[in-house]
Amino acid sequence: MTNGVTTTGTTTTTSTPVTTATTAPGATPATSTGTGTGTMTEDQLGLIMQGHVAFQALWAAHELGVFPHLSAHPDATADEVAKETGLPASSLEVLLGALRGLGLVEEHDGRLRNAPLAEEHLVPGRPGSYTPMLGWQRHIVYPGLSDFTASLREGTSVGLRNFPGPGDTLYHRLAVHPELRGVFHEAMSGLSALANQGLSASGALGGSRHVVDVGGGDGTNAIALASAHPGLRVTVFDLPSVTELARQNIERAGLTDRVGVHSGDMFTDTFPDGVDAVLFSHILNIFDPPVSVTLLRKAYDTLPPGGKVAVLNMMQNDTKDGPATTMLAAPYFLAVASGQGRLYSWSEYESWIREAGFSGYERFGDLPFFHGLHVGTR
Ligand SMILES: C[S@@+](CC[C@H](N)C(=O)[O-])C[C@H]1O[C@@H](n2cnc3c(N)ncnc32)[C@H](O)[C@@H]1O
Repeated sequence: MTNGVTTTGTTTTTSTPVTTATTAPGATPATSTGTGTGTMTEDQLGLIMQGHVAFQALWAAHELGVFPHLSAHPDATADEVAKETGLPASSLEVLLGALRGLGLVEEHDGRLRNAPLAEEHLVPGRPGSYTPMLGWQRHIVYPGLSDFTASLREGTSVGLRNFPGPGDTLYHRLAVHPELRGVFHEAMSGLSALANQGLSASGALGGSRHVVDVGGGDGTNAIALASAHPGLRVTVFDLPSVTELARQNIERAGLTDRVGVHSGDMFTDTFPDGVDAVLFSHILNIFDPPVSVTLLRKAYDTLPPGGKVAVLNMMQNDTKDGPATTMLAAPYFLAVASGQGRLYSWSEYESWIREAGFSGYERFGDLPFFHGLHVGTR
């Protein structure tokens, strides 16, 4: 893994690959999607129109265990897959047609196998698997996004009506939807597991004594950080319905001596005393820019001189047209999660960290699944 661009103070230094501070290292250039360049094919346009069908085909294959079966039995015949999934032959033909059309499954001489990317990312339980995120798309993003136009018009999360309960955000409502809470945190844990190896490998928080992981969820990042840095203490700060989940995971990981939980609201409660680093992982994208700056200022006020703030997120490039995976993650925050927020660009995060008062600044690119890491030093 490369660390891409490093910017400290006002000086920008680069390590390989050479890039500029306005380009997300490792991010897929917008042109590679074919969008906005006049190179889109009719088939790509049709794929966008039927994007919901594409997802349902992916979801059905996941539910029916097609990818793990083909992984364990490459070169299976359609009859064998029909038997394994319990589908009538004609139904399987429909599903396989969709999967082959999407390039997820390949057929050679009547034998089926996962395409390389499906083999790498769609087999559950494998490091690098995207499958933990599928249930969240199916059960939360999908129903919520049916209200996207209304959310755009009203400038708020109309899609939240699909998840009745107390509070104005999905996170508060999940307190009364335990099954969906499990689905949500499985997804976040899966997404974080893809990216947090980059956080640990960067060494950005390796010299810290005690990190508070604000909105730390089920503890996935705290556990990874504490495992990578044996001298480090980490406290997961989250809503009460979530810290219990983190507590159980920390116990299972055997890290209760160094990783703890702290229940609270990140806006109304103070961060724990004595920390010398604050982590915001997949947090600042939930809110509008002034709110993000407020949270960064709160981190600044909590930290001693030399203390660090780390921001881990999927990154938008500075021209705000890609990568498509990041751009398509943003509508969910408006329509469902919080009624605000976006997947922001490299320069936006940098400017907020500086605006909050941090004098040192570094960025780390080339993190998996379109992620980047920003580190400010007080
Ligand atoms: C998108 S998840 C990120 C989870 C984790 N940081 C990660 O990267 O996997 C957002 C987290 O923020 C928490 N959260 C949302 N609003 C909060 C608030 N007002 N106070 C504390 N935690 C909050 C949610 O419960 C959830 O765990």
